Amino acid sequence: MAASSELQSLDLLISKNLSGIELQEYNRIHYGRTQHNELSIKESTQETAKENGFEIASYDFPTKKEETRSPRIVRVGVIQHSIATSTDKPLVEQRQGIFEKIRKIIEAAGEEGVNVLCLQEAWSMPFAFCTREKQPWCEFAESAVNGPSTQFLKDLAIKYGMVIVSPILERDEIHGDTIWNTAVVINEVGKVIGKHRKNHIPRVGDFNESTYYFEGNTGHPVFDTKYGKIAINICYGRHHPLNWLMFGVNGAEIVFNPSATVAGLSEHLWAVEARNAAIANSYFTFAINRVGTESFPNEFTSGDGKPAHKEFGHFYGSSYCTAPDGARTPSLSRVKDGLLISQIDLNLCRQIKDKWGFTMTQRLDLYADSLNKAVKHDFVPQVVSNN
Ligand SMILES: NC(=O)NCCC(=O)O
Repeated sequence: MAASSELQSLDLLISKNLSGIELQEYNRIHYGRTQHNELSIKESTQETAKENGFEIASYDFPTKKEETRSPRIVRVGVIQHSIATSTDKPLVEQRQGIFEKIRKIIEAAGEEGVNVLCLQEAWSMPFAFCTREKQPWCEFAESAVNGPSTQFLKDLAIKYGMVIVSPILERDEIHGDTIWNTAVVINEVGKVIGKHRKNHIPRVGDFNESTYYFEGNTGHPVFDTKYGKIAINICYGRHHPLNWLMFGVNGAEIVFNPSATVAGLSEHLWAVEARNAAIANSYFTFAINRVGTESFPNEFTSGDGKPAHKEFGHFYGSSYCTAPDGARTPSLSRVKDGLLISQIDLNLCRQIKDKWGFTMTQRLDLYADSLNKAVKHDFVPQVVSNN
């Protein structure tokens, strides 16, 4: 058996080892459909992917035609990637290296007609928060409006008429140079239409992010774009069902989950959480994780008894998409950069709401009332005594 950082993907393992009716049954039960409905990818794009060492996969989610509404077909892309240079290189060189590798993948997305694209959490830097060092890592923080990442992506958004979601380390110069973990939404004409700041900050393992930024102050915004109502639940927020819920309450049709998480910690949760959110909230979800093992110049510890180390662990990629009916794509690779494209019809969100009635039956009033009580300092849990 391959070691954790070598196994390509669970999906590949299954498809290689099952066949015929067994594979069909596996697909039906696990993925929610017997076929993956792969879409063809232009030869030139496949060539680009091969030359630049990234995977590309594209899937369709065929949806029933309605009598009174036209289909709202959208191509959604997500990118997972490793860093481009070692973390002891000058910071600008590190960032530029990432820009150059990402440019190729975004161009491939553009060539394949992607309308909305989301990158991984803190995509333009190594995930250095494990170190707890302020220098040089805080210097990666940049303006959401006109920092280097936004400037770089604006041009590509305009070139391909694409909405791009760019999760970065944000520097808010107006409010005391504070730092945030932020997703910036750039529209198809290159305008920043808004941003969302990560609501839930991890305090687990080497994820020492609370040294750098606080819980976000932007609520649960849904961005009404040309290609649908989109929202972003950044990484650790995926463990919080109410965080997912609120994006749904605000009308999201697509929720991205740009992440950075490692094999030892969360891999057994990965396929569950974003998928469950799609089902519970009748919207599409896209879970995106970075790839590779990042090593830092100085040793660090995280108060968990592990010896001092320089490596974060294996970021296992495995980005995937789930539809509101719970059907999902196979994952991208655990070890390779990749572009995942899903062709979706946003009408499916309402079709599933009508079928299952999850939004109609969710009893927000009941929970609002109970939660209101639970947050009071003199709250008494509703427990019925056995005596
Ligand atoms: N980036 C981040 O929030 N990671 C936390 C670990 C996890 O949620 O799996």
